[in-house]
Amino acid sequence: SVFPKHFLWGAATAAYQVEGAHDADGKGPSIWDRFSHIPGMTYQNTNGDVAVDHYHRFREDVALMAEMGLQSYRFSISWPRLLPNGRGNVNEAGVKFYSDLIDALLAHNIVPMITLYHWDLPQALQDEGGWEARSTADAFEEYARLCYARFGSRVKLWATFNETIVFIGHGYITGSHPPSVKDPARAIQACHHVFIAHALAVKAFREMAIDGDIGFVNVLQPHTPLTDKKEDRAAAALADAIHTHWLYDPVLLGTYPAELLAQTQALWGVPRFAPGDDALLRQNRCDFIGLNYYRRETVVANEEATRQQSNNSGEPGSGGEFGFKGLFKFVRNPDGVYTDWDWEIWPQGLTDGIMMIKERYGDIPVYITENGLGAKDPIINGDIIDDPRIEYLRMHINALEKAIDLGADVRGYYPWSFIDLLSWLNGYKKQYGFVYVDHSQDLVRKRKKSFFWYQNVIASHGEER
Ligand SMILES: C[C@@]1(C(=O)O)OC[C@H]2O[C@@H](O)[C@H](O)[C@@H](O)[C@H]2O1
Repeated sequence: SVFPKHFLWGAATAAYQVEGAHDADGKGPSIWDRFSHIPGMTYQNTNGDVAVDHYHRFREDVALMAEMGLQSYRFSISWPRLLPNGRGNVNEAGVKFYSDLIDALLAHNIVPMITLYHWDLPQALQDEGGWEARSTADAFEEYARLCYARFGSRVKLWATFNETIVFIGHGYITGSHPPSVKDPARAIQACHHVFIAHALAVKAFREMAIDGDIGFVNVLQPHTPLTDKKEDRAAAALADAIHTHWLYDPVLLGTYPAELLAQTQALWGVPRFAPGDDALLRQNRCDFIGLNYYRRETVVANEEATRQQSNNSGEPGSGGEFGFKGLFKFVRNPDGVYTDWDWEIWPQGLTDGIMMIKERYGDIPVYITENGLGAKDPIINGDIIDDPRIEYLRMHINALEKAIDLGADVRGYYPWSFIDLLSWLNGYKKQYGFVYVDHSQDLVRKRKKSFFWYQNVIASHGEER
């Protein structure tokens, strides 16, 4: 097969969605601990207090990974579990949890990939302004240095942030994630501080001479115009500029896309740069890019809003994604196949998306750090027969093979998710895992049909799928 010899067959999770133990052994609260307890914010007020209790059951879970033959495991570290106040005193019990997890993975020849930030900011830092405060970027550097010092001799694959567009977009534009702000100008400044935090963490990684690679994880979301009309094609290009170029250029090129930057600064005077920010971004590029692929979006122009935008007073909230929502909107593709959560299944978008990244950023190494089907899995005679997930993953492995055939340097594939876990706003009904968790039976784990299917994909190095 075309999969390179050292290609990693992995799987992914995130701390808040699997660990539970939300206040155990000295852990401090995160913004998701706080937010998920506000009535009405999540589906049926579900939260990660217990999640699937990975904090206490990680040895059992790692044994299941080993049984599957998993070659790599992507997980995130809960910042407030290590630094309950976001900075300063270290919670050694938290360090021990991750140290034991890493040792268990290594004992089974499973390569750890750490994500430093998967949305769970320490609440103490949010109380000081969160990502809108420049000081949070400095706190992130302190946190990253602690992780490098404690885990850097054993972990070689590091990503700073997961899906900045999601935690900034929902945190500061739609308001559906914490801190529930709806203001594009504040979103852009907060996003700038995330890029600075990333650059500071990359700089620290180099200064500490950690033996490994460090990258950034973004949503890979191709946009297709509904029609060939000029305005629809322009709308799709704008969606690409905002969803892709704005999020990727600063960490892969070290600069913002010039045209859009001119617009955001004319409209709202953001991002405001501090002296040295330019150089900081340019001098601390990623070793790889992590791509999270689920779906594509079909785009049309939004005429009336375009007119309104042209005499826009720049009032915050005048649009969605970075204030330009008025200029385009996402619509259903009449010929599309959709999941139960309305995401269009489009494997070709993975091939095209990877090649678009290669086209714009050159031969940057790529990991597919998330890809999976969120579904309510069928249970037949007590067995979880998740054929739709097997079919979804098979099609995307085929699409990945095409990109590698076309010369893309793809080094690993991490289906989301290893185990059924908390879906931020959808509770536990939206399942992604190879392993089922029975919430009616003390969170007992059960292997799904896809567990055995992926076990064979790994054993055959992708030949059988
Ligand atoms: C919103 C939701 C979900 O739980 O359904 O989408 C699927 C998957 O996407 C990723 O963006 C996130 O890293 C991960 O936490 C999951 O989050």
